[in-house]
Amino acid sequence: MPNFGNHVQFDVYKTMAHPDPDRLPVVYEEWESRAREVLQDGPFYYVAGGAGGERTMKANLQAFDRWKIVPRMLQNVEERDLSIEILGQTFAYPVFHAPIGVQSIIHPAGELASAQACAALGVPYIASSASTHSMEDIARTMGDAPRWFQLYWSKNPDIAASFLQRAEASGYSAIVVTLDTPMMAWREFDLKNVYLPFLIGEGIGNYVTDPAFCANLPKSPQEDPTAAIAYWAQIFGNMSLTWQDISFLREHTKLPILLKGILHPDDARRALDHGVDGIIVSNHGGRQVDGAIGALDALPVICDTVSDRIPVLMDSGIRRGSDLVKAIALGAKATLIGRPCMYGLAVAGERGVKTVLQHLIADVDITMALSGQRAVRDLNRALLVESK
Ligand SMILES: Cc1cc2nc3c(=O)[nH]c(=O)nc-3n(C[C@H](O)[C@H](O)[C@H](O)COP(=O)(O)O)c2cc1C
Ligand SMILES: CCCCCCC(=O)C(=O)O
Repeated sequence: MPNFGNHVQFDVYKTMAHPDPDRLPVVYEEWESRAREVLQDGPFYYVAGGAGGERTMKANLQAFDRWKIVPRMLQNVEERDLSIEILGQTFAYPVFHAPIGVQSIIHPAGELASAQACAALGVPYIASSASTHSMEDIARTMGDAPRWFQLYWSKNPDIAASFLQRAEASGYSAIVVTLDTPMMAWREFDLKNVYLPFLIGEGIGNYVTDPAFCANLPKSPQEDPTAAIAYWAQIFGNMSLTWQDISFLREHTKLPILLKGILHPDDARRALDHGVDGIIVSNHGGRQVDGAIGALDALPVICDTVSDRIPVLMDSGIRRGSDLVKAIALGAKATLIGRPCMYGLAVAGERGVKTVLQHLIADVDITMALSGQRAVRDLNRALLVESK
């Protein structure tokens, strides 16, 4: 098994030995503050902000702080293996790029830059339904690199079915269905800044290239962009969905289906009952329900409920390698990285996203080594204690 981790660590240190004027940040908080400098208030707070008083955003970070790693010594950690297997696919690292829409508000190359950075590293990219670029263009830019597609389940079933069909046709190998965002939350910064990117036509690129979407417009989106935006706002989400509707997804795709936004063990049980292939424990980075449970707090009981029958992934609050190690030790098979990649994109486009991910992977590798852990797949709760 190749030791990807050691190569990454070596590369990162080599880069740092030769500082240049374009040297990128290492510290997470510096990525965020550099992004703050380059973005206008509207886009910056759209990315950085959360729902309401941002209590869930804070809970996400606090949950990671409560768990402590108890390193083990004399474990021969000279060779380390960060690879994982999910749904029959092997990935080099337990790291996915989270689905993130509207990346054109952050960088002109948007999702294409992020997807290319992921392809270069072998990090799977999850393309959002709300991407600025079409899912076909994102797929084209990635060649054979691993990619999944995230579905925002439209109120118009023809559009949902069309998205699933397009994803399958363009080489995405799993569908992530996001359940926690059938509508926009109460996001105070966006309301204060009067900034909602979709209403100025950002982030609907994947819709306006969809035949089922366009079939409902009086004129083409180029001729009448206002009508396209208005129709998008009508059909984006579906508040009436129930567990019975999961069968619709099965009828329209052969790809594995993962549900994103699961926080309650009973919902994990229902996901199992409805035969889904995986779940993603997530509170959408604290962007939806202010006051919701921290995602890491929800993880252990969900993993106990699922008991390895399907893979459990997680996101919301991963900022550093040790966060990722904790999430895996608590039962996640892999983690999704959100805002850190977006700050990388804002600061330095494709190179920024690549650097953020490389640093994170190197940090995971080093944290594993110094904690006496050889393989990501062997991490377990014995590595951690919870401090109250
Ligand atoms: C600007 C932005 C846009 C997002 N867009 C989507 C999206 O289109 N689909 C989705 O499922 N999640 C979306 N998310 C949520 C992420 O997939 C992920 O759950 C979240 O970023 C994790 O929290 P963290 O970034 O604080 O770690 C978005 C998050 C951000 C910050
Ligand atoms: C109407 C809601 C669109 C949200 C799409 C992007 C997203 O998920 C986010 O958190 O922002």
